[in-house]
Amino acid sequence: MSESAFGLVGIYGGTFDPVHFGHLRIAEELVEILQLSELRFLPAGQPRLRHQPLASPSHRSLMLREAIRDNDKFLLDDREVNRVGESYSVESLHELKNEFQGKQIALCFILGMDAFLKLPGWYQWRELFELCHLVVVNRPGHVTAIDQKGLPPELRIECLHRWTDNAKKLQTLSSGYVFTAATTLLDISATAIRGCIAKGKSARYLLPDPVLDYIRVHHIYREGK
Ligand SMILES: Nc1ncnc2c1ncn2[C@@H]1O[C@H](COP(=O)(O)OP(=O)(O)OP(=O)(O)O)[C@@H](O)[C@H]1O
Ligand SMILES: O=C(O)c1ccc[n+]([C@@H]2O[C@H](COP(=O)([O-])O)[C@@H](O)[C@H]2O)c1
Repeated sequence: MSESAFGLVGIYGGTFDPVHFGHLRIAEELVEILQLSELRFLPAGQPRLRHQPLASPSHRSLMLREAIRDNDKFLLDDREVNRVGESYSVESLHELKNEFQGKQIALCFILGMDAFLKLPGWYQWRELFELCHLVVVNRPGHVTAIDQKGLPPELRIECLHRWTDNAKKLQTLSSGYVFTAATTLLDISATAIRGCIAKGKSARYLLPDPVLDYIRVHHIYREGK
Protein backbone atom coordinates (compact mmCIF):
# COMPACT_ATOMS: atom_id res chain seq x y z
CA MET A 1 0.00 0.00 0.00
CA SER A 2 1.37 3.43 -0.88
CA GLU A 3 1.54 6.06 1.82
CA SER A 4 -1.52 7.89 0.55
CA ALA A 5 -3.72 4.76 0.25
CA PHE A 6 -6.85 4.51 2.40
CA GLY A 7 -7.48 1.58 4.71
CA LEU A 8 -11.02 0.26 4.30
CA VAL A 9 -13.62 -0.21 7.05
CA GLY A 10 -16.92 -1.95 6.21
CA ILE A 11 -20.22 -0.70 7.60
CA TYR A 12 -23.10 -3.14 7.16
CA GLY A 13 -26.43 -1.51 8.00
CA GLY A 14 -29.63 -3.48 8.26
CA THR A 15 -32.73 -4.33 10.21
CA PHE A 16 -31.35 -7.77 11.13
CA ASP A 17 -34.76 -9.09 12.22
CA PRO A 18 -33.02 -11.55 12.64
CA VAL A 19 -29.43 -11.68 11.30
CA HIS A 20 -28.94 -14.73 9.02
CA PHE A 21 -26.30 -16.56 6.96
CA GLY A 22 -27.09 -14.36 3.92
CA HIS A 23 -25.72 -11.37 5.87
CA LEU A 24 -22.85 -13.23 7.51
CA ARG A 25 -21.52 -14.94 4.40
CA ILE A 26 -21.53 -11.66 2.45
CA ALA A 27 -19.71 -9.95 5.31
CA GLU A 28 -17.10 -12.71 5.45
CA GLU A 29 -16.49 -12.57 1.69
CA LEU A 30 -16.25 -8.77 1.66
CA VAL A 31 -13.63 -8.77 4.41
CA GLU A 32 -11.49 -10.85 2.04
CA ILE A 33 -12.36 -9.16 -1.24
CA LEU A 34 -11.85 -5.61 0.08
CA GLN A 35 -9.23 -6.49 2.72
CA LEU A 36 -11.32 -4.69 5.34
CA SER A 37 -9.54 -3.96 8.60
CA GLU A 38 -12.91 -4.37 10.34
CA LEU A 39 -16.57 -4.74 9.46
CA ARG A 40 -19.15 -3.10 11.70
CA PHE A 41 -22.72 -4.35 11.77
CA LEU A 42 -25.02 -1.36 12.26
CA PRO A 43 -28.53 -2.46 13.29
CA ALA A 44 -31.16 0.19 12.55
CA GLY A 45 -33.13 1.18 15.65
CA GLN A 46 -36.13 2.45 13.69
CA PRO A 47 -35.56 1.55 10.01
CA ARG A 48 -37.11 3.73 7.28
CA LEU A 49 -39.01 2.80 4.09
CA ARG A 50 -40.15 -0.62 5.32
CA HIS A 51 -42.52 -2.27 7.79
CA GLN A 52 -41.31 -1.98 11.37
CA PRO A 53 -39.35 -4.93 12.78
CA LEU A 54 -41.04 -7.58 14.94
CA ALA A 55 -38.12 -7.92 17.37
CA SER A 56 -37.13 -4.95 19.52
CA PRO A 57 -33.92 -3.03 18.75
CA SER A 58 -32.22 -4.55 21.79
CA HIS A 59 -33.19 -8.12 20.80
CA ARG A 60 -31.96 -7.55 17.23
CA SER A 61 -28.72 -6.13 18.52
CA LEU A 62 -28.18 -8.98 21.01
CA MET A 63 -28.89 -11.58 18.29
CA LEU A 64 -26.19 -9.92 16.18
CA ARG A 65 -23.81 -10.03 19.12
CA GLU A 66 -24.38 -13.80 19.37
CA ALA A 67 -23.87 -14.25 15.63
CA ILE A 68 -20.52 -12.44 15.38
CA ARG A 69 -19.00 -13.49 18.71
CA ASP A 70 -16.30 -15.73 17.19
CA ASN A 71 -15.15 -13.42 14.38
CA ASP A 72 -12.32 -10.97 15.21
CA LYS A 73 -13.06 -8.71 12.23
CA PHE A 74 -16.77 -8.32 12.96
CA LEU A 75 -17.91 -5.60 15.38
CA LEU A 76 -21.31 -4.44 16.56
CA ASP A 77 -22.07 -0.74 16.28
CA ASP A 78 -25.09 0.09 18.42
CA ARG A 79 -25.36 3.82 17.69
CA GLU A 80 -28.68 3.63 15.79
CA VAL A 81 -30.26 1.36 18.39
CA ASN A 82 -29.39 3.92 21.05
CA ARG A 83 -30.66 6.88 19.02
CA VAL A 84 -34.20 8.19 19.41
CA GLY A 85 -36.32 8.40 16.24
CA GLU A 86 -35.81 7.14 12.69
CA SER A 87 -32.42 5.75 11.67
CA TYR A 88 -30.71 7.89 9.06
CA SER A 89 -27.61 6.28 7.55
CA VAL A 90 -26.20 9.67 6.59
CA GLU A 91 -26.20 10.70 10.26
CA SER A 92 -24.32 7.56 11.32
CA LEU A 93 -21.81 7.93 8.50
CA HIS A 94 -21.13 11.56 9.50
CA GLU A 95 -20.44 10.40 13.05
CA LEU A 96 -18.23 7.52 11.90
CA LYS A 97 -16.26 9.75 9.55
CA ASN A 98 -15.57 12.14 12.44
CA GLU A 99 -14.52 9.27 14.67
CA PHE A 100 -12.03 7.99 12.07
CA GLN A 101 -10.72 11.48 11.30
CA GLY A 102 -6.94 11.57 10.86
CA LYS A 103 -6.71 7.78 10.40
CA GLN A 104 -6.64 7.65 6.55
CA ILE A 105 -9.72 5.40 6.50
CA ALA A 106 -12.39 5.11 3.79
CA LEU A 107 -15.79 3.83 4.91
CA CYS A 108 -17.52 1.21 2.73
CA PHE A 109 -21.28 1.04 3.28
CA ILE A 110 -22.58 -2.42 2.31
CA LEU A 111 -26.06 -2.98 0.95
CA GLY A 112 -27.96 -5.57 -1.04
CA MET A 113 -29.43 -4.70 -4.45
CA ASP A 114 -32.98 -4.50 -3.03
CA ALA A 115 -31.87 -1.79 -0.58
CA PHE A 116 -29.74 -0.01 -3.22
CA LEU A 117 -32.77 0.31 -5.54
CA LYS A 118 -34.53 2.34 -2.83
CA LEU A 119 -31.58 4.70 -2.32
CA PRO A 120 -33.22 7.78 -3.90
CA GLY A 121 -35.80 7.67 -1.07
CA TRP A 122 -33.15 7.83 1.66
CA TYR A 123 -32.66 10.96 3.72
CA GLN A 124 -30.08 13.19 1.95
CA TRP A 125 -29.01 10.24 -0.20
CA ARG A 126 -26.61 12.12 -2.47
CA GLU A 127 -24.52 13.09 0.54
CA LEU A 128 -23.64 9.41 1.05
CA PHE A 129 -21.25 9.65 -1.91
CA GLU A 130 -19.27 12.31 0.00
CA LEU A 131 -19.03 10.16 3.13
CA CYS A 132 -18.33 6.61 1.94
CA HIS A 133 -18.02 4.17 -0.93
CA LEU A 134 -21.11 2.05 -1.54
CA VAL A 135 -20.62 -1.70 -1.83
CA VAL A 136 -23.59 -3.29 -3.61
CA VAL A 137 -24.10 -7.04 -3.48
CA ASN A 138 -26.47 -8.90 -5.79
CA ARG A 139 -29.48 -10.61 -4.33
CA PRO A 140 -31.51 -13.43 -5.89
CA GLY A 141 -34.73 -12.07 -7.42
CA HIS A 142 -33.38 -8.55 -8.05
CA VAL A 143 -31.68 -6.86 -11.01
CA THR A 144 -27.92 -7.28 -11.07
CA ALA A 145 -25.51 -4.38 -10.95
CA ILE A 146 -24.54 -5.06 -14.56
CA ASP A 147 -28.13 -4.58 -15.69
CA GLN A 148 -28.18 -0.87 -14.92
CA LYS A 149 -31.26 -0.30 -17.07
CA GLY A 150 -33.24 -1.70 -14.14
CA LEU A 151 -32.15 1.13 -11.80
CA PRO A 152 -34.30 4.19 -11.02
CA PRO A 153 -33.19 6.94 -13.49
CA GLU A 154 -31.81 9.37 -10.87
CA LEU A 155 -29.75 6.57 -9.31
CA ARG A 156 -28.45 5.39 -12.69
CA ILE A 157 -27.35 8.94 -13.58
CA GLU A 158 -25.76 9.62 -10.18
CA CYS A 159 -23.78 6.36 -10.37
CA LEU A 160 -22.81 6.55 -14.06
CA HIS A 161 -19.13 7.35 -13.39
CA ARG A 162 -18.92 5.78 -9.96
CA TRP A 163 -19.16 2.04 -10.75
CA THR A 164 -16.13 -0.15 -10.28
CA ASP A 165 -15.41 -3.83 -9.70
CA ASN A 166 -11.77 -3.10 -8.88
CA ALA A 167 -11.35 -3.36 -5.12
CA LYS A 168 -7.98 -1.56 -5.20
CA LYS A 169 -9.63 1.60 -6.53
CA LEU A 170 -11.53 2.04 -3.26
CA GLN A 171 -8.19 2.60 -1.52
CA THR A 172 -7.41 5.61 -3.73
CA LEU A 173 -10.31 7.87 -2.61
CA SER A 174 -12.05 8.44 0.72
CA SER A 175 -15.54 8.14 -0.84
CA GLY A 176 -17.61 8.15 -4.01
CA TYR A 177 -17.17 4.77 -5.72
CA VAL A 178 -19.98 2.22 -6.14
CA PHE A 179 -18.32 -1.18 -5.94
CA THR A 180 -20.11 -4.28 -7.17
CA ALA A 181 -19.04 -7.40 -5.43
CA ALA A 182 -19.25 -10.93 -6.85
CA THR A 183 -20.35 -12.53 -3.60
CA THR A 184 -22.15 -15.87 -3.30
CA LEU A 185 -25.86 -15.61 -4.07
CA LEU A 186 -27.84 -16.92 -1.12
CA ASP A 187 -31.61 -16.82 -1.28
CA ILE A 188 -32.12 -16.34 2.46
CA SER A 189 -34.30 -13.61 3.94
CA ALA A 190 -35.33 -12.61 7.43
CA THR A 191 -38.94 -12.58 6.21
CA ALA A 192 -38.77 -16.30 5.32
CA ILE A 193 -37.10 -17.09 8.67
CA ARG A 194 -39.79 -15.21 10.63
CA GLY A 195 -42.41 -17.09 8.58
CA CYS A 196 -40.87 -20.48 9.45
CA ILE A 197 -40.73 -19.70 13.17
CA ALA A 198 -44.28 -18.31 13.25
CA LYS A 199 -45.53 -21.57 11.69
CA GLY A 200 -43.49 -23.72 14.05
CA LYS A 201 -41.27 -24.95 11.18
CA SER A 202 -37.52 -25.40 11.34
CA ALA A 203 -35.31 -22.42 10.46
CA ARG A 204 -32.13 -24.37 11.21
CA TYR A 205 -29.17 -23.87 8.82
CA LEU A 206 -30.55 -20.52 7.67
CA LEU A 207 -29.00 -18.69 10.63
CA PRO A 208 -26.49 -19.47 13.40
CA ASP A 209 -27.62 -21.88 16.13
CA PRO A 210 -26.90 -19.39 18.97
CA VAL A 211 -29.29 -16.92 17.28
CA LEU A 212 -31.97 -19.61 16.99
CA ASP A 213 -31.44 -20.46 20.68
CA TYR A 214 -31.84 -16.78 21.55
CA ILE A 215 -35.09 -16.61 19.55
CA ARG A 216 -36.40 -19.72 21.31
CA VAL A 217 -35.49 -18.55 24.82
CA HIS A 218 -37.04 -15.13 24.29
CA HIS A 219 -40.13 -16.40 22.39
CA ILE A 220 -39.54 -14.08 19.41
CA TYR A 221 -41.45 -14.40 16.08
CA ARG A 222 -43.90 -16.98 17.37
CA GLU A 223 -47.45 -16.75 16.02
CA GLY A 224 -49.51 -14.34 18.12
CA LYS A 225 -46.45 -12.66 19.67
N1 LIG B 1 -29.53 -13.02 1.16
C1 LIG B 1 -29.06 -11.80 0.92
N2 LIG B 1 -28.28 -11.53 -0.16
C2 LIG B 1 -27.84 -10.27 -0.39
N3 LIG B 1 -28.10 -9.19 0.39
C3 LIG B 1 -28.85 -9.39 1.47
C4 LIG B 1 -29.38 -10.70 1.80
N4 LIG B 1 -30.10 -10.59 2.94
C5 LIG B 1 -30.05 -9.29 3.28
N5 LIG B 1 -29.31 -8.58 2.43
C6 LIG B 1 -28.99 -7.15 2.50
O1 LIG B 1 -28.56 -6.89 3.84
C7 LIG B 1 -29.07 -5.62 4.29
C8 LIG B 1 -29.88 -5.81 5.55
O2 LIG B 1 -30.95 -6.68 5.23
P1 LIG B 1 -32.14 -6.96 6.25
O3 LIG B 1 -31.61 -6.96 7.63
O4 LIG B 1 -33.28 -6.08 5.95
O5 LIG B 1 -32.45 -8.50 5.88
P2 LIG B 1 -33.60 -9.09 4.96
O6 LIG B 1 -33.36 -10.55 4.88
O7 LIG B 1 -33.69 -8.31 3.68
O8 LIG B 1 -34.86 -8.78 5.88
P3 LIG B 1 -36.44 -8.73 5.54
O9 LIG B 1 -36.79 -10.02 4.86
O10 LIG B 1 -37.06 -8.54 6.88
O11 LIG B 1 -36.63 -7.52 4.65
C9 LIG B 1 -29.84 -5.04 3.11
O12 LIG B 1 -28.95 -4.19 2.41
C10 LIG B 1 -30.20 -6.26 2.29
O13 LIG B 1 -30.32 -5.95 0.92
O1 LIG C 1 -31.10 6.82 5.78
C1 LIG C 1 -32.17 6.48 5.26
O2 LIG C 1 -33.05 7.29 4.95
C2 LIG C 1 -32.41 5.00 5.02
C3 LIG C 1 -33.58 4.56 4.41
C4 LIG C 1 -33.75 3.18 4.23
C5 LIG C 1 -32.78 2.29 4.62
N1 LIG C 1 -31.64 2.78 5.19
C6 LIG C 1 -30.60 1.84 5.68
O3 LIG C 1 -30.35 0.81 4.76
C7 LIG C 1 -29.91 -0.35 5.44
C8 LIG C 1 -30.69 -1.54 4.94
O4 LIG C 1 -32.05 -1.34 5.30
P1 LIG C 1 -33.12 -2.54 5.30
O5 LIG C 1 -34.43 -1.86 5.48
O6 LIG C 1 -32.96 -3.20 3.96
O7 LIG C 1 -32.76 -3.44 6.42
C9 LIG C 1 -30.09 -0.04 6.93
O8 LIG C 1 -28.84 0.36 7.46
C10 LIG C 1 -31.04 1.12 6.92
O9 LIG C 1 -30.95 1.98 8.06
C11 LIG C 1 -31.45 4.08 5.40
